[in-house]
Amino acid sequence: MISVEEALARCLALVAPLPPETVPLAEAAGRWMCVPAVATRDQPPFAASAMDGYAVSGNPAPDDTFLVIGEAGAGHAFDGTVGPGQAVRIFTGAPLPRGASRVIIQEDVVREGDRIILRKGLDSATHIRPPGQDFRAGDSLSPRRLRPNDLALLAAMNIPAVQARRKPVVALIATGDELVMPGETPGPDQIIASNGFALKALVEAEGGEARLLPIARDNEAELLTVLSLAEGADLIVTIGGASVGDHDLVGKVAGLEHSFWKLALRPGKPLMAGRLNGVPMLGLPGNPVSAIVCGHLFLLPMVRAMLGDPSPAPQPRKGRLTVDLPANGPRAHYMRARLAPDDGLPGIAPFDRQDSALLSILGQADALLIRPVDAPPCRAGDTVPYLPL
Ligand SMILES: Nc1nc2c(c(=O)[nH]1)N[C@H]1C(S)=C(S)[C@@H](COP(=O)(O)OP(=O)(O)OC[C@H]3O[C@@H](n4cnc5c(N)ncnc54)[C@H](O)[C@@H]3O)O[C@H]1N2
Ligand code: MOO
Repeated sequence: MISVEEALARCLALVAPLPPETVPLAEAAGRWMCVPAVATRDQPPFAASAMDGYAVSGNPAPDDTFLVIGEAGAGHAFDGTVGPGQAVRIFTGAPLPRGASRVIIQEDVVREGDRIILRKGLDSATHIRPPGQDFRAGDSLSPRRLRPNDLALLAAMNIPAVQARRKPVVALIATGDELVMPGETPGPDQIIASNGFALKALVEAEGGEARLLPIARDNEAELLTVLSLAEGADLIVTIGGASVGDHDLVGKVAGLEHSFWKLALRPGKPLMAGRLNGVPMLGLPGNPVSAIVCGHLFLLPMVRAMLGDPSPAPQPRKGRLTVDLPANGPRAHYMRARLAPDDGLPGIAPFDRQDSALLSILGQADALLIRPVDAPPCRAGDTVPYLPL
């Protein structure tokens, strides 16, 4: 059996960044911008007032008096020059009038008709934002997954649309005679298909587009029919039917070229990956926790790689074990665990029950505690790697 690291490398070798498309800014949140965005203007484009007050020239002192000769507002420059003894009423964001060297905030001024007198103790700040203080024409924003804050910066740069990787379309196919959809009435030997819902949400939260296809029954004809509905997908993901049972048909389906089948992982041993008629394919195990853990470990990195993420692999963090653990066996164990915040490293403890059918435990978990292959026993207080969930 290959290692988790080898399996991930082979999964990533099946996919490549998708071509870019033009995305309007209003639809670009969460998209992967793949070409640097370059500002075409300075921000602010002119020296601007940072406060509401009076623009004056020189270096005024308390009790100085000025004649107010006009007004400057945001979007409305004062068309003149401020000379000695003169002031222009000015508001936040307005262009600084020619000749002005400072803005006196209105709290530091007594206004009497068209005159102002400066109060004692006035502050010494200029309250002027110089041109290009935020960014200059030619400054660029590097490729990244766009967060809301990035969108405001791009808008300020006067960039109405970005080049972003097309969203990968992921077809999700649950397999099994025992499955019905939530809300349906299961027969006495049936259960509800659950895994696809978590996987769909994971893919979408990562920026992909997930299509939950109809459940494929355990016969080759029906599996092929449902697989044909995945046409146009960038990645086909099957759930279940990956193991060695007589009804586990996914690995034998016509057109599948295996990259690997089985890896030294718990949960998730029967995971397979390859190409189905040329399309990247991931065959997840059916046990709910196995399917979802493999979703985190392999499906999401593949989605990220198609979106152009240069570091698509999961990034383990460090926690402080709060219980003793026995030695691990020949499969890397990704244990469902709970984190406890601390001043330093968070505390981490695995749940006692680690059966890969237990969605109720997965629901309480906020981390996967990573126990490497053949890891020796560890003690409470040891530093251990984990992945947040
Ligand atoms: N003799 C062996 N038996 C098994 C082995 C093995 O090595 N030798 N591996 C076990 C491991 S590990 C896993 S994991 C499972 C995976 O098997 P499959 O991928 O073939 O999954 P199924 O048999 O189809 O289903 C397993 C389990 O999960 C339920 N299931 C399936 N799909 C869904 C779904 N969409 N939503 C909710 N639950 C689902 C299914 O009803 C079964 O209970 O094989 C072990 N066996
Ligand atoms: O290792 Mo299987 O993946 O759940 O139990």
